Amino acid sequence: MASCSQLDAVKGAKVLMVGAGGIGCELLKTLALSGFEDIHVIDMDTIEVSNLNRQFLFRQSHVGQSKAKVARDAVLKFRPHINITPYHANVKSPEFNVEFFKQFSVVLNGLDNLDARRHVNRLCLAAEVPLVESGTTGFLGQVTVHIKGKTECYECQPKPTPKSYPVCTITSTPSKYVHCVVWAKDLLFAKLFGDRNQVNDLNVHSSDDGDTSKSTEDVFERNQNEDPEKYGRRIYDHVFGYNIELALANEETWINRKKPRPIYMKDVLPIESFQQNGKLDNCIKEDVAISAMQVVGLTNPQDIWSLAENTKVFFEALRLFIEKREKDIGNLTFDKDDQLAVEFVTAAANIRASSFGIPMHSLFETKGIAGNIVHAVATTNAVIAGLIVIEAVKVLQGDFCNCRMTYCLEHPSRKMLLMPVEPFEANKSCYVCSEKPLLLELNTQKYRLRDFVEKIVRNKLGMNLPLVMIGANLIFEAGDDLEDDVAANYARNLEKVLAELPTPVTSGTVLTVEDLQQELTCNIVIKHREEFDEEKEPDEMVLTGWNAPNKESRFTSNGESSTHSAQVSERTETTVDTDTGRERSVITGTKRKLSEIEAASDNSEIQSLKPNSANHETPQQVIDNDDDEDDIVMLDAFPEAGKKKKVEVS
Ligand SMILES: Nc1ncnc2c1ncn2[C@@H]1O[C@H](COP(=O)(O)OP(=O)(O)OP(=O)(O)O)[C@@H](O)[C@H]1O
Ligand SMILES: [Zn+2]
Repeated sequence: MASCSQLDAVKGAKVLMVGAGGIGCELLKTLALSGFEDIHVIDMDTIEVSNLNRQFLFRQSHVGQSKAKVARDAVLKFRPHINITPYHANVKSPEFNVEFFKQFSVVLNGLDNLDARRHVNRLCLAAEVPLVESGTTGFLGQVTVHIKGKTECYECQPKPTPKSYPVCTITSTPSKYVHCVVWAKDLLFAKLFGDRNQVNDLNVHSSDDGDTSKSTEDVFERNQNEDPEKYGRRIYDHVFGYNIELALANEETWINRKKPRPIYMKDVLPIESFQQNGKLDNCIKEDVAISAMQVVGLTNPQDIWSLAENTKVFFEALRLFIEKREKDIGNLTFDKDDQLAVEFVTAAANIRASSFGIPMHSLFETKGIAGNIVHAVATTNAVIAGLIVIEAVKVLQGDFCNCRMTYCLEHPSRKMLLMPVEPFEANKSCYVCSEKPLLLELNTQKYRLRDFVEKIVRNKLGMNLPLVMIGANLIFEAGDDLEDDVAANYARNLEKVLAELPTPVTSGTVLTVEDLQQELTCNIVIKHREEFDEEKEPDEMVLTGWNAPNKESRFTSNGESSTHSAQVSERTETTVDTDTGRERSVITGTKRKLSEIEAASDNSEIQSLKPNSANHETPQQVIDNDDDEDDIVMLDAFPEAGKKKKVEVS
């Protein structure tokens, strides 16, 4: 039962919800039923069929409509007297500036990506509005509270880089199914259907490989009018047969490893049986999604196909791309919602797995691995939405010392499913909420301003509308409304290396980058360096100065995840699931008794979340007592993923 002061705080509040997806639908409903009367909702998406199983405010008839608007209408049906203002827009749009954020008492995030979260964090800091951040991944989830001057900001903890594998593991010595999926998706699929100009490590030659790179490249080119069947055989035999034989020739590689087996199509599907494989035109109706599985008569995506079935699917998928989607070839990147792409990748990954003696997997499982999908659990979203509202009410009452970051664990640990933890203090070297400068080592004679703006300012620092200054000289500014001569001047600067800019950058120069929308300014001290380690520093630059906070800090662990994308802090240990290759992290916070937390949270709603008070384990102990991988947070990749040289899971 809510107290009068809680009800007053709720009634008088104006809240902004960002994201009306899995968490957002639950959150809007819970806010409305908890007495909130002025709610603004931003979501840039329209409703898809795949949302309907858990985003319960939406129905089949809403598919294609704005999530924010439909969510509003659905909630007004049972709370007609409240105000809900929907925005079908990207939260990064300039209209949502600091002034816009300032009108709210609290901001509640139900987002699914790092980029938007970082942006909202910065606007909340600039507008001095508390932020309640959330995320779920399957059964796991958490809610964290970020209040300027009181707790850490969302970006005080470094976010993990995506999992990457050594190129040679993917190209030559896979030992897990995920390696085969990465090979099929990032190398073979990309080579056959993606941008031809992209660097691709598909062909790794053994030392005695007499093939010239020219002739190797030609293998993947389809000759003019070449029969798709002949082309398919050629590709199949090259990548699963010939390339494996080449790899076997390098005997040293296999001294301590199981040797792979070359697979040629004729051994799996004799030509006669292959030709009886059904005629494409008889099997595909124009109005049905193009599917190779369908052509070969496979119906259950959860079945594990035999080598022969995978071979048929591989071949049919390739043929369908050529015959039905020729215009896409050369522009495709893997998309987990592209059925034919998933079928091709599943078949190719399985054939490679079979060659290397690795257990094969179903299409359903492969789709999950390739698309880094963790299936959403509606109940987790509902629990997390409830916790967001609990924290929001505390924030609105000014009851900051009782705010908690709460982790939803996969299985109850000693009867505790939810683990409340005190928020951390701000990281004194966070470039977002402190003024600490960053240090950037690069070759000023080689590094272009364009790379600095794109790779460092936008990608690494997450700025949306940046400007770059050297002292008082403006050398670049983003925006559509620039005068022609100014825009031309910036365009010229972008192509110059840093040392040749009108104000040359040398060792010791301080570059100031600023985002006017986010009201974030950051100083970057440049250190000129000639050499970089190709393996360890493939980006040819090192950005430092943003240190993780001291582990002895008063506060304990933090993890961050999203619906479908989780990240962890420095206080979590990251491991990789041996089957799926997805990263997981285990919370390993500074030890602190739960009783301490309990004492601090007397008379607060957190009482209902408290573990059995007889237990005085630290969060660390609670986790250690679990006998398997229960308490994990799964990680997803980030937009930066594709930019690295190493092959990565994304
Ligand atoms: N920059 C952004 N601006 C506005 N809304 C955003 C932004 N980024 C993400 N969102 C919204 O956040 C919501 C996140 O919800 P959720 O994680 O359930 O994803 P989904 O897209 O609905 O589901 P799925 O990813 O499983 O298809 C989405 O509705 C998405 O449109
Ligand atoms: Zn910070």
